[in-house]
Amino acid sequence: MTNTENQLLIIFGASGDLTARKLVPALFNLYKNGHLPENFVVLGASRSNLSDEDFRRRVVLESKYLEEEIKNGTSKAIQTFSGKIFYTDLGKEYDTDYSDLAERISELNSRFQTDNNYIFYLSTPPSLYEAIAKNICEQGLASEKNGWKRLIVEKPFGYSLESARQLNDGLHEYFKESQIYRIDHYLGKETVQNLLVTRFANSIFEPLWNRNYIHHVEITNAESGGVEKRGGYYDKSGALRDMFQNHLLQIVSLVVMEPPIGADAEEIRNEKVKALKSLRIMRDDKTLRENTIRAQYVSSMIGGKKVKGYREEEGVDPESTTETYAAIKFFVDNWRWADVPFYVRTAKRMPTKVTEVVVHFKTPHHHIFKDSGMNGKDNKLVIRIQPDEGILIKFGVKVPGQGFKVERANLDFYYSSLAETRVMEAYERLLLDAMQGDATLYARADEVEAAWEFVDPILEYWKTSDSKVYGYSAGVWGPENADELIEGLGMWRNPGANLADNPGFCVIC
Ligand SMILES: NC(=O)C1=CN([C@@H]2O[C@H](COP(=O)(O)OP(=O)(O)OC[C@H]3O[C@@H](n4cnc5c(N)ncnc54)[C@H](OP(=O)(O)O)[C@@H]3O)[C@@H](O)[C@H]2O)C=CC1
Ligand SMILES: O=C1O[C@H](COP(=O)(O)O)[C@@H](O)[C@H](O)[C@H]1O
Repeated sequence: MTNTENQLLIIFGASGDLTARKLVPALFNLYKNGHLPENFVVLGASRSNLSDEDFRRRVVLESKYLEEEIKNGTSKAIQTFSGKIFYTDLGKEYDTDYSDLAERISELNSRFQTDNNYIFYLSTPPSLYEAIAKNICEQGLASEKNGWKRLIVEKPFGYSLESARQLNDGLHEYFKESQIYRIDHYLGKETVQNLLVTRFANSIFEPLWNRNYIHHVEITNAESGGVEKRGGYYDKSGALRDMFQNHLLQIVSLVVMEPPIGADAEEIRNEKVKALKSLRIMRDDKTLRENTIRAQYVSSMIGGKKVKGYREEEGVDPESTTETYAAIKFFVDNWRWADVPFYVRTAKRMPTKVTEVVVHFKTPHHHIFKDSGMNGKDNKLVIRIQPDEGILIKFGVKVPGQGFKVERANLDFYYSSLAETRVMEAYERLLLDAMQGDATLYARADEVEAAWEFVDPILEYWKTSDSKVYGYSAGVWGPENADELIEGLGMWRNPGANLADNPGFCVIC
């Protein structure tokens, strides 16, 4: 059962990786679980010369990303679903006259009664987004006189503050802000959304959620994989643009924000923007040198097997200085967070894949059990975003017996222990929200710009010779000097041992 209105989804760049790997499997799951409206059609559009049948084979019937589904006996569902998929060839360029496309849309709209409700999904290189929006608009396809029209925009949303502003301005020429859905797949993750619930649906955390009780906040996003087949894209991007500017600052905004007055899209996003605007922007070289670290993984041996260094990856410049590791320390200039340091790091080729937020609480104001074995800084709240999604609270308990010996104990909640509710994959959740016109989990223009405002000076500083690029062996927790960033507070919380046989650390340039 669904309350989603009939609609037609048009994907630009449909011959690409994202469509086959994420979008179509997400749509299939929505279909299988009864979330698609009765009348729903997908029209793939790109330059490749494919027929409807070719496209169906590629993204559904012979797709390796639906292999399991096909094997598991859902083939009837697959066949029916594939009947909803169509393709149109745009010709040689995306910046062209879309009258043929408009005709195909109109024909499918009449045939399947999709009520003139259209979602346009931009899944091409971002340099084409504005031209595609313009050409859609020129055919009158952005007009909401008859049926609603929405535009989903894939990341990256700009490469800098200036380019993000240009892109926002460009898209606003053709679509209203309320029609634009900027995707950030981390917002589609249940555990990221759960940050809002943990904070604002409970009364036990929020009274402590401030500078009076919190000592520092640590956020880690580690991936065990390297750049895989995306070396060409990644080399022009780097960890700061690829993960920090968007996904991690979104998480930061949810940790930092004030309670919204309600749970609707504008109320939540207004608070997130305020949170992002309160991040203290680092402007001078000394501050940037002392509070930012970038590094690149170098070749190592793990279990006797050679793992490639970043510069040896396909599509990467052999002399590249692009960072695959970024660690940033910063402060939030507002009443709640004054003087509380935030430590955020993201990297590829770490020992394990993990994303977590760790809130470190302060020592009790008057610590009467000082000699008891607890150092007083052991109260932690760990929000595990992935894997083992859940929440861990670390606290002290008395060791039975005479005296007051204190031992560390855990209260540990695992999402997997909840009822059999199926957890939607991020793209499923986000697509369904856009289909229903809910933009809460999409980034607004001012949010994206506020995030770039914080990141831009770091990127500018990293272009200078004052900024070093360090090297870390693939399979270790980043460069050794990243520990200096968090010095005085112990180490980063590294959930897992280093993997490299001979962990090494160097200065690349
Ligand atoms: N793949 C992923 O995991 C992720 C992707 N994204 C973003 O989603 C979007 C699509 O990603 P993905 O599918 O991987 O990208 P692809 O490189 O696979 O490109 C998608 C399609 O765009 C067209 N295209 C590619 N390069 C050009 C070019 N230089 N000029 C014109 N058209 C081109 C091609 O179609 P044709 O030649 O047939 O027109 C291609 O099939 C990108 O913006 C990417 O940053 C975001 C997060 C993750
Ligand atoms: O957006 C991106 O995210 C992935 C990591 O996503 P996750 O859901 O697996 O944590 C990252 O590998 C990729 O480089 C980046 O573009």
